[in-house]
Amino acid sequence: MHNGTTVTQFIIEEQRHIAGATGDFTSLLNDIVTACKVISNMVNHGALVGVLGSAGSENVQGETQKKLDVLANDVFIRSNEWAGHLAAMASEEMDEIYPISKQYTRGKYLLTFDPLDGSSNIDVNVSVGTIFSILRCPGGSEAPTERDFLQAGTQQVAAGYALYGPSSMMVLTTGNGVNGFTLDQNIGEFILTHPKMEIPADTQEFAINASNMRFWESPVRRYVDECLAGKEGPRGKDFNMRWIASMVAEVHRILTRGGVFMYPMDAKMKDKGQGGKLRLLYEANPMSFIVEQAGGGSITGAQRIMELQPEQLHQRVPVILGSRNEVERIQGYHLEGG
Ligand SMILES: O=P(O)(O)OC[C@H]1O[C@](O)(COP(=O)(O)O)[C@@H](O)[C@@H]1O
Ligand SMILES: [Mg+2]
Ligand SMILES: [Mg+2]
Repeated sequence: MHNGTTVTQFIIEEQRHIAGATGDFTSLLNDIVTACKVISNMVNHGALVGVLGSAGSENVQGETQKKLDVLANDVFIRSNEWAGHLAAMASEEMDEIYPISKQYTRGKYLLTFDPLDGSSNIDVNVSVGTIFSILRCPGGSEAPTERDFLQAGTQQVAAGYALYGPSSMMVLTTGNGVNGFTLDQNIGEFILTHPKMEIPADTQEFAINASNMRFWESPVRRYVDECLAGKEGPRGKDFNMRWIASMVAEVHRILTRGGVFMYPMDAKMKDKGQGGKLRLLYEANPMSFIVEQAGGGSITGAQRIMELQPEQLHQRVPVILGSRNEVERIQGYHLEGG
């Protein structure tokens, strides 16, 4: 592919090699790309267009919604509901699934998304993003149900994220490797700048919210202690630490230079009967698909995330992902019991 390839041209070229491809998928991705461009523009203008601050409402997870959570959700709905490729959508910011209204044609795909990831960073101008995943609608498009969305990560047709940082980027997989595109604000197109992204198998950088340390389970505690022990410790090398509190930005750093990101299960969540912090359908599964396609690993602790059978729409799971050898080490600690 020559430089200057737009994300749409890239997908069209990819689809050319798929027997029976109808163009539906390409057009759906195009609508998602448009939604991310609109959100990128809103994020970039921030206070200038009054999109900072709280929306004064709560989502199904009991989190206070930011104005941009709600606005980005609306942009995704409006951009994707009319073109006839979707049967229904599901989002972090909507309690129930959103079946495409009968005034439009319903299509064969399902779209799950986190319209604004890293919400706690919006008002402090730190990178945020959007995460999405595309599935086929098993029950047909006539009467989509929540059950149609409860598919293992291995069933994803495509997954991606947009990162609204110093530059806006889109990173995408359709199961054929991972490619990154940068938004050229002048022409309003995402251009291929990071072809065939791959995660180094080894790393000396980990990311975890250390303020939860006293609640961690022993395998994670052991792993972080060994990293912090550095050269003098059992790992025989020094580790660096990062925590941006935007999953999209952490995963992008890992795709770019390696690393391991952890939002593990802990005692505090267990006491609350919570399965983790991050959501399986629109955070953990799409990011796991991307990370695995880039040669990395993604686990809950002992289990591969992509093989989990979802039970609820907003189900939360522990997430440990990144450089393969590091993730395998942490999985080993969990299988040993810490
Ligand atoms: O506030 P904490 O505990 O550091 O958690 C940060 C994590 O929560 C999230 O912000 C959750 O996502 P949302 O912002 O979409 O709710 C992740 O992006 C991030 O990794
Ligand atoms: Mg999120
Ligand atoms: Mg969010």
